[in-house]
Amino acid sequence: MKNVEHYKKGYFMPPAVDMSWTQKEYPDKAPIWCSVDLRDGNQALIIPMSLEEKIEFYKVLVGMGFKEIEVGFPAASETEFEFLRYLVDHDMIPDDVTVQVLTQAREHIIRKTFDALKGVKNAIVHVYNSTSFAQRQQVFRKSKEEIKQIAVDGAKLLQRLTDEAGANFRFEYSPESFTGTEPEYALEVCNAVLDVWKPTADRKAIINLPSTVQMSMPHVFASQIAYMSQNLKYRDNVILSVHPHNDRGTGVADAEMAMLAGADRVEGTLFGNGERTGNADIVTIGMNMYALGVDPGLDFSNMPKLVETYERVTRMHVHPRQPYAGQLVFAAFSGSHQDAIAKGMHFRQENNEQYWTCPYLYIDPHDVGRTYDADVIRINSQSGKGGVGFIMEQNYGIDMPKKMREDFSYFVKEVSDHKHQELKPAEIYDVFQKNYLNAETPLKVEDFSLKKKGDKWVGKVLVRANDEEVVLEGAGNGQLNAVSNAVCKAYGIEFSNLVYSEHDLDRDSDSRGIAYFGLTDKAGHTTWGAGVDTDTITASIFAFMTAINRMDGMAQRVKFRALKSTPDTITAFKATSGQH
Ligand SMILES: CC(=O)SCCNC(=O)CCNC(=O)[C@H](O)C(C)(C)COP(=O)(O)OP(=O)(O)OC[C@H]1O[C@@H](n2cnc3c(N)ncnc32)[C@H](O)[C@@H]1OP(=O)(O)O
Ligand SMILES: CC(C)C(=O)C(=O)O
Ligand SMILES: [Mg+2]
Repeated sequence: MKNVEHYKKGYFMPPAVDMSWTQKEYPDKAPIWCSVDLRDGNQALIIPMSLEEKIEFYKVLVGMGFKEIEVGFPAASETEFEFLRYLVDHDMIPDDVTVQVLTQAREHIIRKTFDALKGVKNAIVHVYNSTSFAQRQQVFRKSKEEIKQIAVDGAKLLQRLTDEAGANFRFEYSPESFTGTEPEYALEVCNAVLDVWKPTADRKAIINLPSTVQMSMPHVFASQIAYMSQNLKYRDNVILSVHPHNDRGTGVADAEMAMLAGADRVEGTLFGNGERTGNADIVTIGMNMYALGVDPGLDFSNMPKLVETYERVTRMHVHPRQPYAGQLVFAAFSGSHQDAIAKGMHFRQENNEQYWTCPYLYIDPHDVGRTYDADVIRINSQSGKGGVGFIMEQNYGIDMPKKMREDFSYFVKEVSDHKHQELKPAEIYDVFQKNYLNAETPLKVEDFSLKKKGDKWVGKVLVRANDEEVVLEGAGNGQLNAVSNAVCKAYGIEFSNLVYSEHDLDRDSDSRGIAYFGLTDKAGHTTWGAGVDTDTITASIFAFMTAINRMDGMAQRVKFRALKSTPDTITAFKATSGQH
C-alpha cells in the first residue's frame, strides 16, 4: 500500500480518567435504545423510504419494543415532514413511545422542525453541530468559541420554541464528529449546552456522543466516553448516549464498550444500516446481551420477518453471515461441526439442560425464529455421517446404525461433489432410497414362507433371478436365520459381522417399520441394506436381501449359478405361501 504515509490518527486521547470500567465483563442491563433507522438509516439509502415504507418500518420498530425512535429530519424534505404529521394525525404514537427529530443548529431549520412537531405529546428534539478539528478548520472556518456559540444558540432556540409551544419536549445535543474533536473541547461545548437547558431529574437532557466517523479502536472511544461521563456537568440529570458508526467495522464493539464506560443509551439501526459502512447494529448489540443472559428489552424472536421487512423497505440486503440474522449464520456444512451439533442436540434432550451449551451454535436458532431442519445442518461435499444421519433422523425418522451412516455419507458426499451443490433433505433421501432401500437386483424377493418345525424354522423364499423364478429353502434357529441360510446356501455366500437393527418409522401414518442389515464379506468389505414394510419380518428380509444384493460380485454370482425352479415347485410354493 504505497500511500500509507498519507495517514495518521485523527482522534485525540482524553486526559487521564478512572478506568475501573475496564474490569466489567459485559453490560449487565439493557441501555435505553433509540432507533435511528428512519433518519440516519434513511438518509443513507440510494432511494430513501417512501411514506408508506417508513410507516411500515415504524410499526415494526414499535412492535419490537423501541421506546425512542428518531422518525426523521422534518426540515429535510416533504416526505420527512409529512411522515411525522402522518403519525400525529393518525394517532400512531403510543403513550410510552417518544418520537425524536433531528435538526441542524440553524434557526430556520429548527423552526421548520417545530412546525412538524405540533400536537406531539412526547418528543425529543435533537440538535447538532459539528465540533471536530477538521470541520472547524475546513467546513465552518470558525474558531472554537464561534462553534460553541452555534451550539448554545441552537440550545436556546429549542428551549424558547418549546416554551412558546407550551410543550414538554425533551432535548438532545450531539457534538457531531465527536471522535475527531478534542475531548476537552467537546466537554466544554456539551457543558455550555447543558448550562442553557439546566436539566433536572424530571427533565433530563440527552448528550449524544457520535463516532460520526469511526477513527479509533473501541477502547479509545470508550475512554473518551468515560472522560465525558466522569466530567459532564449535571451528570445525574444527563442521559449519556452514544451513536457509533462503523467505518473501522467496530460499531458494535464501540457501543458495547461505551456502555461499560458510562453510556446509558445507544442509538443505532437494525442490521447496521446507515451512512457509509453503517451505524451500530442494534440487533447484534441486543442479541449479544441476550446470549449472555441479559434481557435486551427488544423482541428479536421473529428474525426472518424482520429481515424480510427490512430488505423490502430499505432495498438493502442482510449479508448471509450477518450475526444472528444472516441466512447462513446457523448453518453447519462441515462434517465435524455437524457431528458435534447433532450430539449436542441429543445431549440437550437427554439431560434436559437449562442452559444452551450446544457446540458451534452460539444461541438456540429457535429463539430467533429459525428452524433446525432448514437452517442448521446443511449438506454438501464437506459434510459427514453426523450431519447426514441428523437430516435423515429429523426429516424422515430414519435412525441408521452408526457404521451405516458412515457408509451412506460417502454416497451423499459423492453426489454433492459431482453436482457441485448443496443437497436438500429430499435429495439425500433419494440417495438413501436408490442405494439401500428394498434393492431388487440381482435377486428380487417375490414371496416367502416361514414355518416352525420342532425347534427350527424352515424358510422358503421365492426370488426372481436372471428373469427366472427360483424357490430357495433353508432352516435355522430363527426366521431370518432360515431365510439367510436359504439364500446363502443357494449362491455360496459367506459373510460375518452381521449388524442388525430395526425401529418404527413413527412419522408414518401406516405404522411401517424399517430394518437395517450390515454384512461383511470374506475380503472384509461391509455392505448395508434397509427394508421398509408394515410387517417387521418382511422389512428385515428386504433389508437382508438388499445387503446381499449389494455385496461385491453378486451379479456375476447369480448369473453364473443360473438357478431356476421347475413350474411344479413354483406352483407348489405359491399354494402354500403367505403363511409368514
Ligand atoms: C452526521 C449526520 O448524519 S448529520 C445529519 C445529516 N443529515 C442530513 O443532512 C439530511 C438532511 N439534510 C438536508 O436535507 C439539508 O442539509 C437541509 C435541508 C437540512 C439543509 O439544506 P441546505 O441549507 O441547503 O444545505 P446544507 O445542509 O448543505 O447547509 C450547509 C450550511 O449549513 C451549515 N451547517 C451544516 N450543519 C450545521 C449544523 N448542524 N448546525 C449549524 N449549521 C450547520 C454549514 O456550515 C453550511 O453553512 P454555509 O451555508 O454558511 O456554508
Ligand atoms: C446527527 C449525528 C448524531 C449523527 O448522525 C452522527 O454524528 O453520526
Ligand atoms: Mg449518524
